[in-house]
Amino acid sequence: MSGPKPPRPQQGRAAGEHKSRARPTGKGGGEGAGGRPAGDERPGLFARQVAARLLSAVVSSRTSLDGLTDASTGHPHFRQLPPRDQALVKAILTAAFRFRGSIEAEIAGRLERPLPPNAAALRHVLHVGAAQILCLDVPDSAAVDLAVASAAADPRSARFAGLVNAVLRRIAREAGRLPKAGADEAAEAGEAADARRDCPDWLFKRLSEQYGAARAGRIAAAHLVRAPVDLTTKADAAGWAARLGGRAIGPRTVRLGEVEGPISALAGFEEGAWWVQDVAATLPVQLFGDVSGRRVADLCAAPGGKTAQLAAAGALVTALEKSASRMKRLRENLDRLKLSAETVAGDLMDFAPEAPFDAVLLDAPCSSTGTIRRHPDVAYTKDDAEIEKLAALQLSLLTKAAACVAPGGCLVFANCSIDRREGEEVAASFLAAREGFRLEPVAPAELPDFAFAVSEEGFLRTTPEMLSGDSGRGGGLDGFFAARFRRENA
Ligand SMILES: C[S@@+](CC[C@H](N)C(=O)[O-])C[C@H]1O[C@@H](n2cnc3c(N)ncnc32)[C@H](O)[C@@H]1O
Repeated sequence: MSGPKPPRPQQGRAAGEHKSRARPTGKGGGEGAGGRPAGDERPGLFARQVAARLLSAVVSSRTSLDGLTDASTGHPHFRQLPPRDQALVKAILTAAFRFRGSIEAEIAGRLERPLPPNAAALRHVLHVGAAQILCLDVPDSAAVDLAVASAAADPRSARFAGLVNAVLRRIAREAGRLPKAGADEAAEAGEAADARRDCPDWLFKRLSEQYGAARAGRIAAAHLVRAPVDLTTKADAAGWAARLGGRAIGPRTVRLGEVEGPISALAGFEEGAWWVQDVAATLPVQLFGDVSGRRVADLCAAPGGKTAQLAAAGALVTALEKSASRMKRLRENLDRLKLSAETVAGDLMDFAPEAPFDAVLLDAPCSSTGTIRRHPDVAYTKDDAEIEKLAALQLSLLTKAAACVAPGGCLVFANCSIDRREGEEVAASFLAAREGFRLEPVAPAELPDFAFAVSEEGFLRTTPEMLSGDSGRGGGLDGFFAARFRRENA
């Protein structure tokens, strides 16, 4: 990174810089009453401390950021924050993971000697501070001062408060902003030199082996581009696109640019006219063709994007989900959308339907590496071993799902991983082991807007650099895989 730092608009007061909190009473170990950090209570400090703590939980315990920041089941410190600070913490951590390699390089370049391996707490404080300086519209002075205060309040890093001050001030003075202008175009052109730095080695190695180095570079570059908001409409995508100021993609999707404020405030939310779903995630259900009046099982269903698609298309849907909290969300989503499905809370491995289904969808749990644009922490919570485990689980679930398909019926296996081990290889293992099913290849003409995503074998395979650069600000699509099988007639 080089060149002078360009000017940018700054808020008069940083998000999260507001006064409100009572001083915690606990002492020692940097913890206050209720486990909250003790000491300095200046506005915005607790939010930065929570950000550093969550960053630590993702990196050292491989906990997903989504789980840690869930409004009802997330980390207790996160849930203590007011909504504005919660949004700030999410923005800091999204930037910190999306640009983790670049941020590390900026910090390392300003240290006289590398940080010792046991300086994890200090490293997290530096990353949280640098992410604000390099990526967010938080005033540099606030980012630096609050990082210094975070370091000073923690016995593990207190003696390095001066170092935090010096390093972050230099970054604020010298470094260029992230992302670099035109990141979306860079993804399209494969100008991925910096992107390589922000892609962990394990992931880049797998991508290079599976897609070749050039495409791996384009995928890594696409990971640095913020994903747009895609809505799936029940009907009239063109009309909703006009009304919401977006554009229609495919038969049902509206792609929006910048969304100010909560999604729930947009026209059509209350009346249940649409739901949020990446356009790539809408493709597996389209592989069933006309489902009107057919009995369809959605076997890993929550939060229900594909259940909603099937129900909106007139299918008689049975939605199965193992997680009680996620099933609750699915039911709430269907209620809002005024769509109906039979919902079954339970484990697929124990599922014993009274009669087999005309069509079965298995949208299996996976590494989610196709969603790194939206969830950049995924690149740091997954690894080779986890992918192997997930692939084995997917094959078991697929074998069980196959038993729910009626003779002559259709089975679609899908997931949002870009790793072939969880996609093409699971499909091949299934076909090799399970008699009575054949691959029913997808024909490009079936998905006219996405013919480029149909592989030679007839699988659906999207990766995030596809469609990049096609919308003003952040195009692309999530990585997805789907295979369609047909059960032979008995
Ligand atoms: C990729 S998500 C499904 C997304 C969903 N199809 C949609 O479009 O909104 C996978 C889901 O499978 C659920 N799940 C995982 N293992 C399961 C099992 N053995 N039985 C039933 N559901 C399971 C997870 O709780 C998770 O909600």
